[in-house]
Amino acid sequence: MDWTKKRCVPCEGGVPKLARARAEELLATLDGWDLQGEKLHRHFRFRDFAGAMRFVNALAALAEQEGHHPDFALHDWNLLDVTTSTHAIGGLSENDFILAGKIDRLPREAPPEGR
Ligand SMILES: C[C@H](O)[C@H](O)[C@H]1CNC2=NC(N)=NC(=O)C2=N1
Repeated sequence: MDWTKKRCVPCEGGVPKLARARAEELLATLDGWDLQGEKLHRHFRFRDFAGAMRFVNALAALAEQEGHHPDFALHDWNLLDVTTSTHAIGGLSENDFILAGKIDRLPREAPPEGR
């Protein structure tokens, strides 16, 4: 599945959330994400705080473009946890997989090997 060819659609509720089995199927199309309840989650480590912040700013621009917004926590100066779910339906929708797939392609300044 090439999520970069899709766009998030405005979601104000009224659509069913993805069933767990379907979410697990779609999870296999992503890189490094896991399911936490009805949310997608991925952990990132960066070379330094500045690199983490550049990624967070790129993440924010992507979310604005897609009109679909993740939750994130930057902690311990270079660690970032990103989660996404579709708040309007209280669970996962295809929007979350599109966003996650596009997040996977954002440039990342990873730490030197072994750190
Ligand atoms: C109209 C627009 O699609 C909605 O307000 C969007 C905005 N961003 C959103 N982001 C997320 N994660 N869930 C939503 O339900 C959501 N709704």
